[in-house]
Amino acid sequence: MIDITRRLYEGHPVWPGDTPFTLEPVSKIADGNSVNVSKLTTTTHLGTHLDAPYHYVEDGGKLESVPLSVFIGPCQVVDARGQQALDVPFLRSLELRAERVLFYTGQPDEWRDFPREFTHVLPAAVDYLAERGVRLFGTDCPSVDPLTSKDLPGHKAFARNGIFIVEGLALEAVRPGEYELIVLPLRLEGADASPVRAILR
Ligand SMILES: N[C@@H](CC(=O)c1ccccc1NC=O)C(=O)O
Ligand SMILES: [Zn+2]
Ligand SMILES: [Zn+2]
Repeated sequence: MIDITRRLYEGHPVWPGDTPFTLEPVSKIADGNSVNVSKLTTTTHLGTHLDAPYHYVEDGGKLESVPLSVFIGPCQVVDARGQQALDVPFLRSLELRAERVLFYTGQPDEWRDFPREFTHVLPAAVDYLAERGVRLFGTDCPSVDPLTSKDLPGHKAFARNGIFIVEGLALEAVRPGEYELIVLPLRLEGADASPVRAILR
C-alpha cells in the first residue's frame, strides 16, 4: 500500500487568504484532565482533498451527492512532469486505460510554501478525458486552474463532464502505472469539499 495523502501538521500551507490549519489541545491529561482532546480548525480545501461541484458551481452537487463508487477502483498514475498545462496533445500521447487517472506533475510531497506556479488543465483536455471514460481526475497540484484564475474554466469543464477532482495528492514516490485507488472523503453534510485519505494498492 502506498499512502498518497499529504501529511497534515500545524501550519500546513493553505490557499492564500484561506483559513489556516490548526490542531490544538483543549484538554490535556498532563494538566490533570481525564482525557486528551483537541480542536481542529481547517479549510475544506486542505492538503489532499476532494472538490464537490458546489465549490465552483452555485447549483452544483454538494459533498453528499458524490458517489463513493468513483473513489474506489482501478486507477492509472501518469508522469506529467514538465507540462505547463495538461492539453489534448499530451493526453493523446498517453495510453489511458482506467476510469481514474492521477497526474504527477513534479510537486513535492511536502510544501514549504503554498505553490504559486503549477500545472493547470485546459477545458479541451477535460472533454478529451470524458470521451475516454474518465470519472476521477487526480493531481498533485493544489488546483486544476491557475492560482490567479477567477472564472475557473478547468473546474467548470470537469463539472460539465461529471468528472470529480482530487487535488493535492502526494505522488513523488509513486511509479507511473496501474493500481487500485481508494479515496475516502469525510461525510460532511452540505460541504463544498473535504480532506481525504488517499491510498494506492
Ligand atoms: N479552487 C481551489 C481553491 C480556491 O479557489 C480557493 C480556496 C480558498 C479560498 C479561496 C479560493 N479561491 C478564490 O478565488 C481548490 O479547488 O482547492
Ligand atoms: Zn479544492
Ligand atoms: Zn479545485
